[in-house]
Amino acid sequence: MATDANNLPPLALDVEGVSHSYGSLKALDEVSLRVPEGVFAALLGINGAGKTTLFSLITRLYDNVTGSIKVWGHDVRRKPGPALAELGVVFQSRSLDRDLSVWQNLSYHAALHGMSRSESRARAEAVVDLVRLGDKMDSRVAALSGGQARRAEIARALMHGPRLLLLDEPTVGLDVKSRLEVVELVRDLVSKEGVGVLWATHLLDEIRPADQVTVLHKGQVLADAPADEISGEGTLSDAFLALTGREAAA
Ligand SMILES: Nc1ncnc2c1ncn2[C@@H]1O[C@H](COP(=O)(O)OP(=O)(O)OP(=O)(O)O)[C@@H](O)[C@H]1O
Repeated sequence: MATDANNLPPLALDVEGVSHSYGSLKALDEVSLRVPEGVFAALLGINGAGKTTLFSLITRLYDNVTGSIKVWGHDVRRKPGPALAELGVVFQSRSLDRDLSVWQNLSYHAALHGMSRSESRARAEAVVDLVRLGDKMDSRVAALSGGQARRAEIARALMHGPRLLLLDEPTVGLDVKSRLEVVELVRDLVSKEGVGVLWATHLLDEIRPADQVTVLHKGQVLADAPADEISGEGTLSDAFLALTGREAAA
């Protein structure tokens, strides 16, 4: 892993003091978080915490008017092109075209990123192997299982070679086996490919003790530390309930 002059790994994502309101509702309040290179970071929050809003700001669906968001050093407002080129996203709702094959979905995405057809075919073959769908390239998405379709979405997000991957509750709706497969797959990408991952979830069993965890609740960061530090002597579940319960009662 590369390091900077201060011996710190470079940041795949650097969010500083970002707020966002929908009318009078403050969905994010001065949120800051960092995802270093090659780190699996969890954004943990119950429904309505603000996870999707934060993703919408990072991906430029919404404009962040306060604070700053940098992807591999590129400010998403001032340098959206280079920032978005480094960013792969798996949204909460399914977004592959079910009537098209895996290859057609991947090549469409590659064309949007300016990749040539030969370049995209070679890359597609590499990424379907990474997500263990090597034999499904020409299958229609409608013919895939839920877990396979999710892995195909991850393949699409990887097509243009991003070094930061955002996944918004990617295992929702999957059975236990498929959930575990998707989690393992993304962890492999972190360790083997060195991508930084921000994984939004409300499922505590997807988080490991060494993972960096940002607890988001009602738009505020209540904790930002490795999971085992947040857990202390107890479980992550107890710590999470204590944090969010106190905030909810305040
Ligand atoms: N387009 C919108 N207009 C108005 N309010 C919104 C909009 N989108 C989200 N909200 C509100 O902003 C807050 C944060 O929502 P957000 O979807 O970001 O949370 P979340 O953590 O992703 O929740 P979930 O897990 O349910 O998707 C919630 O109170 C939600 O009702």
